[in-house]
Amino acid sequence: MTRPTDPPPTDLVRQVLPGLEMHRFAATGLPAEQDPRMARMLAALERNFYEEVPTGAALDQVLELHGRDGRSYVGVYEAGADPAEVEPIGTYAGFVKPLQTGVGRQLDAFLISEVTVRSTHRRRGILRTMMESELSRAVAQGLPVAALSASEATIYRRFGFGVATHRRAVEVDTAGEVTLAAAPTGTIRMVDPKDLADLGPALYDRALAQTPGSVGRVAAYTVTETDSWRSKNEGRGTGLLAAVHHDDDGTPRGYVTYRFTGWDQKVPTVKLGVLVATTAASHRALWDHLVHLDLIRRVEWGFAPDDRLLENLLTDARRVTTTQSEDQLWLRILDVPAAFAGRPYPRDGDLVLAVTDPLGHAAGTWRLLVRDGTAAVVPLGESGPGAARPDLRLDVAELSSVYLGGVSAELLRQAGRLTEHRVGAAAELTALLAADRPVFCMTGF
Ligand SMILES: CC(=O)SCCNC(=O)CCNC(=O)[C@H](O)C(C)(C)COP(=O)(O)OP(=O)(O)OC[C@H]1O[C@@H](n2cnc3c(N)ncnc32)[C@H](O)[C@@H]1OP(=O)(O)O
Repeated sequence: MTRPTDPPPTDLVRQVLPGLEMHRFAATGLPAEQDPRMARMLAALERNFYEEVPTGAALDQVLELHGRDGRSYVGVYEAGADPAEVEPIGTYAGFVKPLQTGVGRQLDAFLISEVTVRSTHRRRGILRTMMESELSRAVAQGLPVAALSASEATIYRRFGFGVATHRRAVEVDTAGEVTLAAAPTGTIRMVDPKDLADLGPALYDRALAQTPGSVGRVAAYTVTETDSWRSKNEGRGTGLLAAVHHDDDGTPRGYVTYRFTGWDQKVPTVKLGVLVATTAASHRALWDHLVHLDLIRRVEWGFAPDDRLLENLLTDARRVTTTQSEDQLWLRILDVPAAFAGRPYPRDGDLVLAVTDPLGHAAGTWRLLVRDGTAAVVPLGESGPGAARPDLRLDVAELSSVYLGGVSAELLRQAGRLTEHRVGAAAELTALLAADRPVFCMTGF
C-alpha cells in the first residue's frame, strides 16, 4: 500500500547505455528518512561537485527547498540498482520558472541545474543521454526555451545553448568622500534578515518583471537572504546584515544583504549578498547606503550586471573595478515560433533566418515578421514552391544568444559566428531584438 508520505514511483526506467539505466522522479520535499532516493541523489551531486554532503536537518532543509521548486530529477544508475539504496552515477535536475523576455513579458522556461557525472564515468555519453532525453521531454511539454548556467564555457553549445546574459564581479573603493551623481531619496532601515522572508520574494518578483534576461528565483534564496541555512549555526544566523529601502511614501522598494569580512582584512570590506531594487531611486539609495558605511573602505559584489550603471551612479566612475567577467544565462530555443511570439519588439521588421540545430528542435528556415510589436514566425522551404533565400544563416546557439537582445547579432557576424546573405541583415536583427532595459539574469540557479 502507498502511504501519503511515500515518494511517488519512478516514472521512467530504461537502459540508456550498456549496463546503465535512467530513472526520473520528482523532488517530494520530504525528509531524507521518507525519501532516501532524493537524499542519495543530493549526496551524489554534491560529491560530483567535490562538495561536502549535508546530513540531518541541513539535508532535510535542502530536500524541502527542492520540493518547493518542483524539481524533477534524472539519475543514471547501474542497471538493476534501486535508487533508494544506491547513489546515481549521473544527476540532472529540471524545473519550470518564468523567463523575463521584456518588461512585463514572460515565458515559461525549462531550467536545468545540478548536472553531474561521477568522475569515474565521465566522457562516456552520460551527460549527452540525460540532456537529449530531457530537452525532448521539455519540447513535448510545450516549453519554448531551456536555460542553464554553465560550470565551463565549452560544454553546452553542442546542445544548442548560447550565452544570452553576462555578469561581473566588482570592487568599489569607498574610502574617503564618496559622492553619487544624484542625491538619494527615501529612507534606509536596517532589519533582521529574517524579516525578508516575505518581503524579499515579493520585491524580487517585482524587479523580475522589469528585467529582461532574469528568471524566477529558486527557493534556496529565501534561506540565503534570511541567513537561516541549517548547515550554518543550525539556522540561527551568521551575522548577515540587511537593509531595506522605503520610498518617500514609506513603501518598501528594495533591499540589500551584506556581510563584513572581518577586521583582520587590510582593507575593511563588506561583501554584498543579494541586492534587489524595484525602482532606479531604490537602487541609488541602496548604493548610497553601501558606499557611506563608516570604517568600510571597500564593497565587493560578485553578481553585478555587466552594464555601466554602477559607474554612472558614482561621481568618480574609477572607484569601480571589474575583477571578473563571466557568461551567466545560457539559453536554448526549443520552439522558434513560440519563443519569438513571446517577446516584445521596438520596431517592425521582416527577416528570413536559416537555423541549424544539432538536435533538430529549432532547425528550419523561418520568416520572422514583426508588426506593431508582435512577431509571427512561419516556417519556409529553402527549395521548391514558397522557397525563400535566407537573409541570415546561424546555429540555434547563436539564435538563442541574440534572442533576448543582450547579445548583438551584428557583433556575432563580425566574430564569424553567423553568415549574412543580405548586407545589413545582422544589424537589422540586432535592432529588431533590442531590449527596453539592460538584459541581465539577477539570479543563479
Ligand atoms: C548546468 C550545470 O549543472 S553545469 C555543471 C556541470 N557539472 C560539472 O561541471 C561537474 C563536473 N563535471 C561533470 O560532472 C561531467 O564532466 C560533465 C557533466 C560536465 C560531463 O559529463 P559526461 O558524461 O562526461 O559528458 P558526455 O560524455 O556526455 O559528453 C557529452 C559531450 O560533451 C563534451 N564534454 C563533456 N564534458 C566536457 C567539458 N568539461 N568540457 C568540454 N566538453 C565536454 C564531450 O566531449 C562530449 O562531446 P561530443 O558528444 O560532442 O563528442
